[in-house]
Amino acid sequence: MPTVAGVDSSTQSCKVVVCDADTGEVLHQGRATHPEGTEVAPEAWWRALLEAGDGLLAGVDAIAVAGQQHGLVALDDQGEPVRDALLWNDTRSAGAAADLVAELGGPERWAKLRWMAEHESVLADRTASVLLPHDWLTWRLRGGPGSDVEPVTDRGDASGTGYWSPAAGDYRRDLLSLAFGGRSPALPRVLGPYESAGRTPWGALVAAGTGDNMGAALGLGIGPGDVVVSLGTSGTVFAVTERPMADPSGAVAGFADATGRFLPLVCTLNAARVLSSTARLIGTGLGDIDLLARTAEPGADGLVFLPYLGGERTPNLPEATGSLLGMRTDNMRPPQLARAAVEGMLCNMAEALDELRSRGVEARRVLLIGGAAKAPVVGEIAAEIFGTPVTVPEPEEYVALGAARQAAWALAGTPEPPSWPLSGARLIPAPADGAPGRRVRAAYARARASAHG
Ligand SMILES: Nc1ncnc2c1ncn2[C@@H]1O[C@H](COP(=O)(O)OP(=O)(O)O)[C@@H](O)[C@H]1O
Ligand SMILES: O=C(CO)[C@@H](O)[C@H](O)COP(=O)(O)O
Repeated sequence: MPTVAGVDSSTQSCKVVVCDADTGEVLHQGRATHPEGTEVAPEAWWRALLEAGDGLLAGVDAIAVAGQQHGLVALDDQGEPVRDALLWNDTRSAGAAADLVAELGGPERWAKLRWMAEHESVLADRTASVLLPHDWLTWRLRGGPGSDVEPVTDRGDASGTGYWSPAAGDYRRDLLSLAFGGRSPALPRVLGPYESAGRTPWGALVAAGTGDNMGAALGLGIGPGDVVVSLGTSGTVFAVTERPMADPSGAVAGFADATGRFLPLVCTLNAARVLSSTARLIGTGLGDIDLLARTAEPGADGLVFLPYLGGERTPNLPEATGSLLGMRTDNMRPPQLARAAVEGMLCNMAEALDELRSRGVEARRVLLIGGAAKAPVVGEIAAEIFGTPVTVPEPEEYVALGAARQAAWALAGTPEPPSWPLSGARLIPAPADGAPGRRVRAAYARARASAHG
């Protein structure tokens, strides 16, 4: 039986799954944490991958890495990082993003290069090549610095750079050079969906890998009418479409997916950590957030939590902080606070879902995944606030599963990925009376307008 490994190198941790290549059955899993912060030494991701995959990777026939998107890995001419990687949630480049919008008429993701060119020009001069986190790990798996292997990427993760066009299927080196002060670093070759990147030193085939959201889409096997709401460190809402989407407002990123199609996506900076920070504030565990939130009524007796704890990307409020509004002596209690945190996180996601829908993406089925979806109450409140039925697939590492499925696809070399059935799912109907959910959203919108205009 051939086996394949999928790696999810995400913001907070690295997860590894080993699957039966034919059926997708998960045979083994491992996990290791990443350092905190919005700058990370790429070597820390490698150490976490080795720890999470300890004893699991040696025998697999193929492997692929899905990674957090948009991280800037700048390498010198020896292949060594010139600085720690700047991550997707580092808001220092917000000013650079605004400048690029003004210069180019469209918001884009390559602002980290501009930030580096302006603030660290000596390091920018030393930068010979630029990779994304998953590209760097894929390269490392094949030998990395000191070897003669060529770095590669895939169209999904490349589409999050801003200098690779999903519509044209090619790099925009003019935009790269414009963002990077006229410099033109080398870029990884973009592989096709089931193309092989080469082999590990121990002989496993290495697939192209992809961005974590593209990985989740492949792991879930979503189709037309499906919209995924992922509640990890980031909150993302995305769908797979046959045609590329371009949104000049910048709210919806017109990414490519890992199968040759497209992945319009809205990203927020604040999801699962809203709940873990609230648990810390109350002085309780994550499990208690679930119990507490259940004991409060919809609307948390008037308490409204604006969840912009890490600044925010959608809505575009990079300097924002979180706020708690509507506090009174009778609602300053743990159940109301827990409920307001869950509602605030989900109202932010509901606004992201609206952004996608307003551009013609149909949401016949909403699937809820990511760390915070493990709390059962989150699915129930999501159905209220989204006003739609919500499907919560059995908790699995869908990003890592998607990477494993890509590895199985590259191993098979067939035009379509192997069909891996989705394990069970909980279907939560929309409540018969939608009024409470609508009231929660209206109170949230009023609070946002009063705090942020
Ligand atoms: N049962 C739970 N209830 C609520 N949040 C949870 C639960 N289990 C894990 N989480 C949260 O999920 C987050 C990790 O989710 P994950 O999707 O793995 O994130 P990432 O992919 O960004 O690293 C952590 O912030 C953790 O606190
Ligand atoms: O920036 C984006 C998507 O555009 C984020 O979704 C990152 O890809 C990080 O994902 P998680 O680690 O939170 O899953």
